[in-house]
Amino acid sequence: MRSKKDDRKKTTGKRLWVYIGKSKKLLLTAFLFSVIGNTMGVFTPLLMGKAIDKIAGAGKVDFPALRTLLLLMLLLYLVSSLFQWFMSVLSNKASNNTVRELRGDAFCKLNKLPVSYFDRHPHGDIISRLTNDIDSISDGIFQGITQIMSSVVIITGSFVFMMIISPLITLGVILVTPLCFFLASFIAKHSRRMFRMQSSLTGELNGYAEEIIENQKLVMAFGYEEKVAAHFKEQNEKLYRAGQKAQWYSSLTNPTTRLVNNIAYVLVTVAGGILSLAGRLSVGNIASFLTYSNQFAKPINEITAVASQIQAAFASAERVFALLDEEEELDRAEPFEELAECQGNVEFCNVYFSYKKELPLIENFNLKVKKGSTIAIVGPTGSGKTTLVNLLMRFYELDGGHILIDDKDILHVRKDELRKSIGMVLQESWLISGTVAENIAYGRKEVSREEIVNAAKAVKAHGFIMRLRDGYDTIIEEDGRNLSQGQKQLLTIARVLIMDPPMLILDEATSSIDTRTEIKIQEAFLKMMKGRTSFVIAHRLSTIKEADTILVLKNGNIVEQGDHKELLRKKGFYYTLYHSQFSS
Ligand SMILES: Nc1ncnc2c1ncn2[C@@H]1O[C@H](COP(=O)(O)OP(=O)(O)OP(=O)(O)O)[C@@H](O)[C@H]1O
Repeated sequence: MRSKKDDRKKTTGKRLWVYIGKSKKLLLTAFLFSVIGNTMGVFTPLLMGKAIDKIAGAGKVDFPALRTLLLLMLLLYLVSSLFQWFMSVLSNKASNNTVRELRGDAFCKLNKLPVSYFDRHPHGDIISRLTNDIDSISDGIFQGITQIMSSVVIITGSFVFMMIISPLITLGVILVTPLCFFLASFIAKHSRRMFRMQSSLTGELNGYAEEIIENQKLVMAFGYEEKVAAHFKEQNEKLYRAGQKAQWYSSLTNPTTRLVNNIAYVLVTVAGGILSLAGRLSVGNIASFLTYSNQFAKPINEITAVASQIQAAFASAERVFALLDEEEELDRAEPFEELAECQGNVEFCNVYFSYKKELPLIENFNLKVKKGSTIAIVGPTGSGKTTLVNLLMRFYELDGGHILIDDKDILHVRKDELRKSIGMVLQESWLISGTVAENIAYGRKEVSREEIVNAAKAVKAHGFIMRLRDGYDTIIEEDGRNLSQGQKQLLTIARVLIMDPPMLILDEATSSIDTRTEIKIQEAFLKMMKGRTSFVIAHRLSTIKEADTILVLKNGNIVEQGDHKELLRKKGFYYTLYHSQFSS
């Protein structure tokens, strides 16, 4: 009965082969070079035997024949090395092509995965699949391909010549070979499990390291350095042990097969000696045969040596294919709807949603928003404010109900069209490494410098940009480290302004921004909100007071809805919230 593991191994191999097969021409040429190069190499022991036989004894040396044979051998060695080098270059190229394709597909896949995938997997682990695992596949493929190509020719050639010299001793050599294969595959089976564990632990460790590097200030502020170091040490230790075990198993392969082969080598020598005494083999024949039997065993030994690398490559390929097999985010369902000329009327109808099935969050949520109006969303922490905007952006799929924009269910609208219609400014500003101008222009394809400057002026960011070292061409360091929180937010507002979307999602900053910048941001928000349907996760009284509707959320449900005055008059949950959070 075939086990699931066997199936998985087979499919991984087949799938890897689909990628390798894309460099078919390169591989065929490499194989041809390997055949030529190694065939030449295979002839040399025969010539060597003949050369030895030309030295029959003291004073009985056929010098002219010896010289010709030696020159021929030299030529064969030279040409053979040249072809083998070509083969190595070509198979290296094929291996690089393969991993380039695989890495490209894996990276494209990331853009198609739902946000929930990134919630479930540590980012370091995802990066590890794209880097460490792909490198391991590359090493395994290169070693595997070059080894297999040479081995096929060397094994076949040596076998033919051994048969020509002595079929009887050849039979003995052949009988020992399956023993080597058996030993090698037995060990490989064990090491593969260990390599799989090693890859997965590397991913975990990367995830942890990334988390700590991202939150280094937090670690320092809370004096967590020792705990962090201890946890890392523990994880690192686990990885070390897995690596050691994998290497221990795989390191057994080569010496074990070598031992078997050496025994065979000794037996060949003894058998050759006996046949020579019986006058059935010359000394030259024995020398040639010994070289052939060594050549015959060598690739088998080497294959078993690269077997561990191939095992590691398979274990890594499984992880990369697991990423490629992840279910993609659904783009849109039939019938398709266009969202051109979007007005910005939004409706939530009987919406149900939870991040985890066992923890219901939003249940039977209903809301109707007229185009151009401002909705302030307030509520205690964890009440579902961000979740609502996540659903509107379709970062997560609903468990039930519908969200309509201009009476069109967003499930039937192309996601890029939907997301382009909604400008988003969040507290944690999304900046890319690039220039200030590139960051402002990020949401649209062709934007002139004039438009960029106008947008920056409109949100009052122009002044501080001009004070930066290279103005609009200043490079923003990773995550905008060289900018203040307020400056980053002004840039993201300018970016949304350039996109000119009919709807907005704004998350007002709670972190302390100096009063002048805060006023600037507030003005920029107000300017942008004019005429656009806006959902504001509101933390400021001024926004809340001016909103057309305030949504008061609690545990994923609207508990109150109305404008500021109405809600205060009710003296309900908003009233309490207002007095605890907003009124001074
Ligand atoms: N990616 C996620 N996976 C699982 N649970 C989540 C996820 N994001 C949020 N939650 C949970 O959903 C609930 C609502 O979270 P949400 O972020 O919408 O609240 P919020 O009102 O925006 O809070 P805050 O004001 O603190 O930002 C919380 O209980 C939170 O723990």
